[in-house]
Amino acid sequence: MRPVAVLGAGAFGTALAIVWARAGLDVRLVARPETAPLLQAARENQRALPAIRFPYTLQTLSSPENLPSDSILVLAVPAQATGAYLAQHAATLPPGAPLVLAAKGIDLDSGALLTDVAARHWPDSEIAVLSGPGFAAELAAGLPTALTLAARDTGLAGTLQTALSTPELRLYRSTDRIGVQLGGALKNVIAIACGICIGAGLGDSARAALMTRGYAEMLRLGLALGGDARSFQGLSGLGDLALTATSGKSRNFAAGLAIGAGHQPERGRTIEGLATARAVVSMARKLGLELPVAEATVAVLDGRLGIDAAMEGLLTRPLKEET
Ligand SMILES: NC(=O)c1ccc[n+]([C@@H]2O[C@H](COP(=O)([O-])OP(=O)(O)OC[C@H]3O[C@@H](n4cnc5c(N)ncnc54)[C@H](O)[C@@H]3O)[C@@H](O)[C@H]2O)c1
Ligand SMILES: O=P(O)(O)OC[C@H](O)CO
Repeated sequence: MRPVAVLGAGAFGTALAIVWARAGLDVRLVARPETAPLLQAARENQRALPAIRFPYTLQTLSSPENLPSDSILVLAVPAQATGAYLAQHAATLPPGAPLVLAAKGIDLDSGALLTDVAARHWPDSEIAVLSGPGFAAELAAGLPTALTLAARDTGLAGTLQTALSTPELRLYRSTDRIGVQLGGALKNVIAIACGICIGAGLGDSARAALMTRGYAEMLRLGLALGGDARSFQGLSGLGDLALTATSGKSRNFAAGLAIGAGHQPERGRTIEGLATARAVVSMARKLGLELPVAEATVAVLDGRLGIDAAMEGLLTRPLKEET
């Protein structure tokens, strides 16, 4: 049994660490230096997952130094912090350890996929992606969840799938890192759009239209960047879109709801789609792709367009074949 080190003790990192420790894995949860003592004292993450006790075997650490050399590393900080985390800590991580990225997003500064951001700092090891529909609170509560684990090498994908699957967390494997990570990143943008639609009172039918046309945009961009259409049909694409664009438990959907109702999104929450939407639009422009739902979402977020005008713009585009 290989030890697992979860780097980042927010909601998702903590939930994964709890699930894996409960299943009997040897797990270290690496938090910020100021947070680790609080987690250790309370034996729960009171901020992110209140009232969910840590299994007694779960170790909490304040630094990723001195992790076991055969560790599987799982990075669970927000997408925009991926590069900074690795820039700061890569030198202290066990050389050669596989790194699984759990964040969902596209780097706003560089427009790069997170696997490419990570590879700059972690060039000599395999980088895998964990994505799919799963709320941290549900995972931590022991509810059943299925996600996708993608690595370029099918052998490694299988090794990680076996190592990290538990009775409650079923992992499917894939070799399509591009499609799997893009599904997770792009669904957040469409979830914000769907939230805005519901928040503004435009109705469930309009939301279904946005989800479907948004899915077509996910596929369009994903295929242009080298993803496999089957990934978008799977858990990390359609699966996560279905969850995130319909559930008030999603921070992206909830942010959209607030904006649609004329309020600010709740401050201090990790709302990945806000940065990813902007990254996606600039990426699509460079590639010459039309992504009208994503474009309209960014225009609303930037205050360049009102919600009614954005919807009218989408509805009055030239009539076309459904593709
Ligand atoms: N919460 C979920 O249900 C869920 C599910 C699946 C995937 N994800 C993805 O996981 C990622 C993290 O989300 P989350 O819900 O855990 O967010 P969160 O806001 O709960 O936690 C983020 C954590 O990262 C830490 N962090 C940020 N920058 C850091 C740095 N430079 N060094 C050390 N720690 C740093 C923060 O202190 C915080 O503990 C996101 O990309 C999200 O899309 C979340
Ligand atoms: O709360 P959200 O919107 O970040 O969604 C969490 C997960 O990505 C759902 O799979």
